[in-house]
Amino acid sequence: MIEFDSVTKAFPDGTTAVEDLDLTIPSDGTTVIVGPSGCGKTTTLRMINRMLDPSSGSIRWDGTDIADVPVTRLRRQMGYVIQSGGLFPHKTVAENIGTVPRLIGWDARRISARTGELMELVDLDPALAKRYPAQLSGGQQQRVGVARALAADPVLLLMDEPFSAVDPLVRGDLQQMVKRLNTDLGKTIVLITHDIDEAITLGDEVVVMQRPGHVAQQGTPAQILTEPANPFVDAFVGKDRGYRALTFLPAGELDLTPADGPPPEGARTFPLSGSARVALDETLLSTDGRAYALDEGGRAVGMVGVDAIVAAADRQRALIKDS
Ligand SMILES: Nc1ncnc2c1ncn2[C@@H]1O[C@H](COP(=O)(O)OP(=O)(O)OP(=O)(O)O)[C@@H](O)[C@H]1O
Repeated sequence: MIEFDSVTKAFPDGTTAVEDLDLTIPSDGTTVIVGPSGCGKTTTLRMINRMLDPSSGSIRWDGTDIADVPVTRLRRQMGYVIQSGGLFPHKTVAENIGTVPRLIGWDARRISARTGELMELVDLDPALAKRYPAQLSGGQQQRVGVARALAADPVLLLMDEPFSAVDPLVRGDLQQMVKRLNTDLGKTIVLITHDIDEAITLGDEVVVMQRPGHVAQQGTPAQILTEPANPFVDAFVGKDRGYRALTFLPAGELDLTPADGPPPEGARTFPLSGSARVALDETLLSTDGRAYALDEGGRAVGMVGVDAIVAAADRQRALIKDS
């Protein structure tokens, strides 16, 4: 658990980036800090690994004031990923990934084994190991950035707008990878973004920040969407929050009309294991307002129309409000 206690960060030019911030980041799962440009997200993240130190207040990690931990020891336990990967341009993919293991004195064979393991983990073709960053796509660069951050097996992964420079499809793939890192490796992830959709998709916990660097609301994605704590959060989440709420409604919970066998030719489809939001997108893209749910074998197991999805979203919102 990371606890900010009355943390203020003022820069020498007089800008107060973060003011009197109280924030608790749980050790379990992914916490996404979201907010408009300039609200203090990056400053907050950089105070966690002490790239910046608070002007006043304190930050504790599992009870220890991080100001008392030597910076190198602290950073070894915290991987850091930034926008566009932040890779060393004159080093190969393998050399980039091996940066920290080399610094801490691992031998060449161990570094090479770890590099191979990490490339597999982040779905990078081993053939790319000898390439330079400029010879990779934006999505591949981000995967290398994540592999590098994980090299020495940190407890915590800090990610600063990691996917804002890639196109939406690649972004979706990278988001799935982050989810996997969290569930398979049990890493604590703190990710910042200005994109509320990304926050809802990735966050177990979402912190909406407001200028200058304080918390407007913290809660689950469902809470943020259905019970915005104040007009700022309401406006930030946007008018289409009903639609956004479908992201965390499983498609399997929709009221499906049974179907059996391959979907009709030209029909829009969605995975039964996906979200109701994908189902809604597909029904809207169809010519007849319907889409088919597919099981893992690609067989249609049900059909749904726009009305049924909207009704399900309404039911879910009502449930959350009552709880
Ligand atoms: N080194 C610095 N010196 C002076 N002001 C700074 C410095 N770094 C950041 N700031 C200011 O502090 C405020 C918060 O910046 P920060 O980068 O933390 O915001 P952010 O929410 O991450 O924004 P963005 O989404 O645009 O990256 C901004 O007004 C910014 O201009």
